[in-house]
Amino acid sequence: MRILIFGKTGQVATELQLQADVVALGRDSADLSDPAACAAVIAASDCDVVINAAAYTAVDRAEQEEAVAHVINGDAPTAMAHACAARGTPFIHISTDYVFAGTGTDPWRVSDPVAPQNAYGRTKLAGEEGVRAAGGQSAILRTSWVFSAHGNNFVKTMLRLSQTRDALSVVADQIGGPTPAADIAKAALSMAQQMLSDPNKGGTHHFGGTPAVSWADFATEIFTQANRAVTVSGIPTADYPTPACRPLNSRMDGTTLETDFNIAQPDWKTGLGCVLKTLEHTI
Ligand SMILES: NC(=O)C1=CN([C@@H]2O[C@H](COP(=O)(O)OP(=O)(O)OC[C@H]3O[C@@H](n4cnc5c(N)ncnc54)[C@H](OP(=O)(O)O)[C@@H]3O)[C@@H](O)[C@H]2O)C=CC1
Ligand SMILES: Cc1cn([C@H]2C[C@H](O)[C@@H](COP(=O)(O)OP(=O)(O)O[C@H]3O[C@@H](C)C(=O)[C@@H](O)[C@H]3O)O2)c(=O)[nH]c1=O
Ligand SMILES: [Mg+2]
Repeated sequence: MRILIFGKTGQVATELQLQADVVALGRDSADLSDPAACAAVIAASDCDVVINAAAYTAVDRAEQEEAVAHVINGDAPTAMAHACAARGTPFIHISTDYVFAGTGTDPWRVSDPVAPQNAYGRTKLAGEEGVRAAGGQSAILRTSWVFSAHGNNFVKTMLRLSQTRDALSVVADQIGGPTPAADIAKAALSMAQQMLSDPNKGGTHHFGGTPAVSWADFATEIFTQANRAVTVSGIPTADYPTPACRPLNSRMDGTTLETDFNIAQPDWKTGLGCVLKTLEHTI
C-alpha cells in the first residue's frame, strides 16, 4: 500500500512515519495555504491512499486568523478530497471534537448536530463538509486532546511547567478523551487498509481516549506517572480566560468505528506511559 501523507512534523504525521513506510509531505513540498497545489500533488502521485494529517491547530491564534485557518483546514482538505475522488483514491481526513457545541454530558455520536464554538472548530467543520461533498471514498476521523512525545501538546506543556512550579491551576469543568497520536496513526493505517480492500468503507467516525477526564484530572495523571511533585487545583473555565471558547463536553462515542472498522477506542493512560518513557526526562 503506497501511502501519501500531508504533514511531516506534526504529532500524527510523525507517528504515521514511525509506524509505516509512507511518503510524508512537509510544508516545503505541499503548502496547505495553496489548496490547488495540494490537489496537483495528489494528481501527480502514484499513491494508493491519502491521509491528511496537517492542519492549522493553534486554537487561540485562529480567532485572529480565521481566514488563513479556513484555507488550511477547510479549502485544502476539500481540494485533496476532490483530487482523490477524481482518481478513485481513498482519502482519510482527521477532524476534531471542537466541531461540537460542548453542551450536555453524553458522549457525542456521529449523528449528533455540530455547532462549533470557536474559529478553529468552524474551519475544521468546513473541511469535513467539503470532504463529504467531494463524493469519493473518504473517511473523517474526529479525535480529541491529542498528545505524543512530538510537537506541542498538553503533556509536554505540563512537564515544562513542572520544572518551575510546584502548584498549578487547571480547568476541571472541560471533560474529554486524551488521545495518543500513536493510536490515531494506528487507527488511520488500519482504516486505509480496510478502505482499499472494500470500496464501501468510509464515513465519519469518532476516536477519543478512554476514560473521559477533565484537563485537571489529565494533569494529575501526568504528574503521577512522571513522578513530579506538583499540586493540581481544579478551577472553572471562567477562571482561565482564553481568546477561544472551548467546549465543556468533549466526550466522544466511538461506536461506529468499532462496528464498521473493528477499531476500539484507545486507553490513554497506557499511551501516556509510552510517551513519558519516550521523553525520558528530556523535559
Ligand atoms: N492537536 C490536537 O489536540 C488535536 C488535533 N486534531 C486534528 O488532528 C490532526 C493532526 O493534528 P496534530 O498532529 O496534533 O497537529 P500538529 O499541530 O502537531 O501539527 C500540524 C501539522 O500541520 C502542518 N501544517 C500546518 N499548516 C500547514 C501548511 N500551511 N502547509 C503544510 N503543512 C501545514 C504542520 O507543519 P509545520 O510544522 O510546518 O507547521 C504540522 O506538521 C489535525 O487535523 C488536527 O486538526 C484533532 C483533535 C485534537
Ligand atoms: C497550560 C494550562 C492550560 N489550561 C487549560 C486551557 C484549556 O482549557 C486546556 C487545554 O489547553 P490546550 O491549550 O492544550 O488546549 P487546546 O489547544 O485547545 O487543545 C485542543 O487542540 C485542538 C487542536 C483540538 O482539536 C482539541 O481536541 C484540543 O486538543 O487546559 C489550564 O487550565 N491551566 C494551564 O496551566
Ligand atoms: Mg493546543
